[in-house]
Amino acid sequence: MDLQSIKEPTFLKGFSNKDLEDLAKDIREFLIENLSVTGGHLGPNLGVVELTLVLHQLFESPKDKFLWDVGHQAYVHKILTGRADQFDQLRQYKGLCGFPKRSESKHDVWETGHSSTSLSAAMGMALARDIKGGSNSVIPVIGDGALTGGMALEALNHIGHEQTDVIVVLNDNEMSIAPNVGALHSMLGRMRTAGKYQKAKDELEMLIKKIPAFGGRLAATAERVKDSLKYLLVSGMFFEEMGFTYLGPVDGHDLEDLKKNMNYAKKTKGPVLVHVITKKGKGYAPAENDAKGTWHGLGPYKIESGEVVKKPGPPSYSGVFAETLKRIARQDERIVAITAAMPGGTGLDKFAKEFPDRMFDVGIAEQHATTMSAGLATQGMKPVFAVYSTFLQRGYDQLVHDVCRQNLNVFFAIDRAGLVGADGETHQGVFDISYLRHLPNMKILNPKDENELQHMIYTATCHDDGPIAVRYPRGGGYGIKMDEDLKQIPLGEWDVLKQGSDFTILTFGTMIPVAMEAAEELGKRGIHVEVVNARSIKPLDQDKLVDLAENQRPILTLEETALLGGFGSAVLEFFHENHYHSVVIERMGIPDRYIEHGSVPELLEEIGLTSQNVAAQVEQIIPRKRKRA
Ligand SMILES: Cc1ncc(C[n+]2csc(CCOP(=O)(O)OP(=O)(O)O)c2C)c(N)n1
Ligand SMILES: CC(=O)[C@@H](O)[C@H](O)COP(=O)(O)O
Ligand SMILES: [Mg+2]
Repeated sequence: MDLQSIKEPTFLKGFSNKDLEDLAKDIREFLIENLSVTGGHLGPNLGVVELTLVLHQLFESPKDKFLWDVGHQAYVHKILTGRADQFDQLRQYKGLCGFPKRSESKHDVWETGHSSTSLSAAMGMALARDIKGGSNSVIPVIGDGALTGGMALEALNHIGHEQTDVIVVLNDNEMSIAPNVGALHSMLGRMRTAGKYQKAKDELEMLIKKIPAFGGRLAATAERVKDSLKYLLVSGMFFEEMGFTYLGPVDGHDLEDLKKNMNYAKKTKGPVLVHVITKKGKGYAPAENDAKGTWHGLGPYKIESGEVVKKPGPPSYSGVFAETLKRIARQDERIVAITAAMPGGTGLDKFAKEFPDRMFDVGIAEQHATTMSAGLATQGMKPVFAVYSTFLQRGYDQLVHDVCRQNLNVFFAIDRAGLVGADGETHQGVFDISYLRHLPNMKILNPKDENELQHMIYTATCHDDGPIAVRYPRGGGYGIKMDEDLKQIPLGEWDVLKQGSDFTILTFGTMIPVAMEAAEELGKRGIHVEVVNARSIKPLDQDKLVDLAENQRPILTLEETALLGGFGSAVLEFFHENHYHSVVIERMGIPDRYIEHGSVPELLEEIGLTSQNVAAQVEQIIPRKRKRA
């Protein structure tokens, strides 16, 4: 079938199972072909082809509302809702978003990217429906990994309590990005193997109906038998106990089984949970046999061999973090590493190979990870929570209430700090300075390159005066020589990279090359610019700032982070609090809006964080300075 001819999913109503099987084949081929060029989340989407087809055949989107948890598995949904022709631009600048996007389609009723939000949003939509007297179905599709996220359990608890009509589809493929973890995962495993509780329950009810009732006694006995059958067949019927009708396990690649159970769910009053068993990567051997999570989300690959097209380059910041932490942990037994379901992305899978008893993957549970780290610190351990900047947002109150307020020695290794590119607005790591800087006791460091990173990691593990965060970007460093010996980087001390008597740029991390290039260009125009590596975000280098103010030096702060509450704000606050009201200072950074997907260079260009713009900004400021002089 020509997938690009699809405009709306209504065509599915007339499809037989054979038609659906043929279409599933076409969709898989389309995904494998297209993503071999663009990259993307291939494994999750290959696993939900039949499920998505059945949902769109049996229900009527957007009247019936599909919510895709995390949303990385919504490509099939996007194909069936008229967007196949945009897949050549998947996750590219101004192209198709890799997650549901309400501005893209009326069928994308809920935007995701961060895990475990679908059940709460679904409950909100269902309550609104009930208040307005509607009758549509609300169907969140949540993975077994996303179910380990605390807010999913909060929502289950509330939905079960209210007995609201919600059809939760649990897409259980036993994988998070890496193999899934946790007691819930083990319980689901028991459910997967427990066989057809539903079938047995139906047959028992049929039997009861056939025997003329001897008063209520038989029915009551039968009810007890049914309940004991329930416990017998499916250990811990967690969902039933939570007030849901549990249907499953359902073969998520068997159209008939899917249809039977989804139709049953449609007719069932109250909350229903359909436990669907799928295979992540289904239909493409390299992705099906993916034990590590390589095919969860990846760049371009060679279809025939399954070989991922690796761009040669310097070691990743995540790799330098992991290697340095291993080196330190060999000498320092206090070190315990924690990840929230991102062992591969953070590099902690490498740490765990050498220290299996000192690395904990808590599942998608950043709140728990943060407070567990605080608990570890109270006992003299040195917890290192490696977490993406954007995902640490989940642990904000735990940062405030448990870690910083008690001034506990937790080291936050903040990966993917700054723009991440293709994952777009839900994943840009641009808010962590704003959400950390105002917390008393928190310290924040940002290296200029991979060599300074290793020293900052060492500094953070030695720091024993409360919480400390070291933030570093996604991807590779510069391939520079790494110092043999590790040393501590003094907090509150900046590093002058380039002298200059006319102007000062205060910057850090990924913006340093941009500043240096601008300074070089300005030098040719007779403007001598000092470039400072402001690598200690908190505390600031107050001596340097006083010196700049006392000498009336015009300043530009430059950061790949949100301007509001960012590094530049900190410098402004310092001058204001110390009554330096005549300093000429401008800030450049991420403006007050969400930055969508695209390559990082394209996004920097769009925002104006380029050496040309920096030079132009400096030239605009200089005359103001002269006027004031
Ligand atoms: C709050 C949060 N933490 C971490 C992630 C990173 N992440 C993206 S997908 C994923 C695994 C999701 O597993 P599951 O829900 O089972 O979906 P599957 O990929 O198996 O279909 C994780 C941990 C995230 N998106 N959001
Ligand atoms: C969907 C999701 O949240 C993760 O798969 C994320 O896309 C991983 O990001 P990296 O590719 O930067 O590890
Ligand atoms: Mg999964």
